[in-house]
Amino acid sequence: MHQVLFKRLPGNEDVSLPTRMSEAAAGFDLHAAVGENVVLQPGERGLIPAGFAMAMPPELEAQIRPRSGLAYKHGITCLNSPGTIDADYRGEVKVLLINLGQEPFVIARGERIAQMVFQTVPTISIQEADELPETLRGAGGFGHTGK
Ligand SMILES: O=c1ccn([C@H]2C[C@H](O)[C@@H](COP(=O)(O)OP(=O)(O)OP(=O)(O)O)O2)c(=O)[nH]1
Ligand SMILES: [Mg+2]
Repeated sequence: MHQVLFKRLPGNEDVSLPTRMSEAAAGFDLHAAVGENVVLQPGERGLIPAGFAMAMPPELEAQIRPRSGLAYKHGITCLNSPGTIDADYRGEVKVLLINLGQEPFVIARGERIAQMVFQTVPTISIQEADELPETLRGAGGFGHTGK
């Protein structure tokens, strides 16, 4: 079990903290902490505040991912998907949305706009090397095995 702290930011007492919509949901839905309605025109992007800051142990990261319903029905997705929340970030969590649909999309206060999924981060030690271990694949990539 990993403990994660959510701190509601001032003025957002009425906005829900990240919410799991079913018992075993992987994602915690994020709610828009916008004042007035925000309208994203087709092709427009917007940085939408989620109304809280968080702290999690260093072995975790949080990913901000689109909601499939908004993507399918309205073309709303996260431009930087998946967004990365670093364990040492203490600012407000924000969601970078883009409207890839054909119609303006209205975001109302409290609406669920994206979801946050937690992942463990492996401990990595970096070492520079002159040679790398050989493999069968070698430098082949970008479709070199065929379609
Ligand atoms: O969708 C996102 C992505 C990032 N962040 C916050 C948390 C994250 O820890 C920080 C930095 O994000 P990232 O490393 O993706 O952005 P950067 O452009 O590399 O900024 P920095 O130089 O601050 O790391 O911004 C969000 O609130 N939402
Ligand atoms: Mg960064």
